[in-house]
Amino acid sequence: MSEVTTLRIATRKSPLAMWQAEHIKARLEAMHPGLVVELVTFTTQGDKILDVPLAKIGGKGLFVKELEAAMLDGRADIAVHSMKDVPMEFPEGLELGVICERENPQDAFVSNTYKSLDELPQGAVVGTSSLRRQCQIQQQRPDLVIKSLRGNVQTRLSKLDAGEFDAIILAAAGLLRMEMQDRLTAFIPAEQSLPAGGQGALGIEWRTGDTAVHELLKPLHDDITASCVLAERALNRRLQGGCQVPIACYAERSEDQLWLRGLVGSVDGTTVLRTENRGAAADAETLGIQAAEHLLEQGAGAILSAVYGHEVN
Ligand SMILES: NCc1[nH]cc(CCC(=O)O)c1CC(=O)O
Repeated sequence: MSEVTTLRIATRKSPLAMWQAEHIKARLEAMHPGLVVELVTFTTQGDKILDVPLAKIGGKGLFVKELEAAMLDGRADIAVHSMKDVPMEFPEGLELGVICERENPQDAFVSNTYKSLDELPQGAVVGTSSLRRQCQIQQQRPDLVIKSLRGNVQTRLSKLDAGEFDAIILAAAGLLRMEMQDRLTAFIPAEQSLPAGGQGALGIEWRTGDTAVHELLKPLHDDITASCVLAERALNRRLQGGCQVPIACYAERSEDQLWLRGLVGSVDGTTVLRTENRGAAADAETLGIQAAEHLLEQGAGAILSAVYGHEVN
């Protein structure tokens, strides 16, 4: 095995992205004495365009393009991603095959006044820029007013604190990773807000064929999380979805069995299609595709076409 002495991680500058890169750096350095891991920071398109809902700027890949360019031309060796933000296809020359153990995958309810979604008064204002969260909240509480909320986790919390919203919804994983659990008012159960595919899991991308780097990363791989995320991403891919569409999916694994739940809904929550599928973890990808097919049979294509502006079948 060729010796790698320095490994460079390409990362965005947001506090969560930095935390995630630092976390992987610490784990790699602990596992491989003598290895030096450096962070190379970037401001991506997604970080620059803050005033437009993500769904309108074609969210997919907006946060990863610059990082991928840096890996391809050798300015960096790996990138650490939140799996829910990672596009389905990788550019020629890059691959992702290491998925780390999942943090809590649930959505979090955050409010300075109310204890839970159910406690919100009629007409309360909830901040989220996720169509998936909007759809599920509106189905249960059509009276709530959803207002767009962009920016990194700290920005979103400061907008809540400034009184712009009665409550906001965030991924629990982001708050937990940054040790802001005191801001987490309540976990929202999957029955109330099914998470996005990949939520709470980190993945690592590197140059195809860079076997020395891959060897260093391998011990970080978690097979249980990987099988769950594989099923979720297969569902998303079949529905041509990314993070910024009203699609939710969440797989849980017990022994060698997967239980996958999926959902597609209209943004206003008036139509919400659900499915679930169970089977062997070894068939994760098939389970995801079958669940997607089942949603399409129920009419998911028409809902998604309206969001994407092109046909899904
Ligand atoms: N879309 C942004 C994003 N990407 C990953 C996380 C949280 C961490 C994770 O899911 O791994 C967040 C923040 C949020 O949705 O509140």
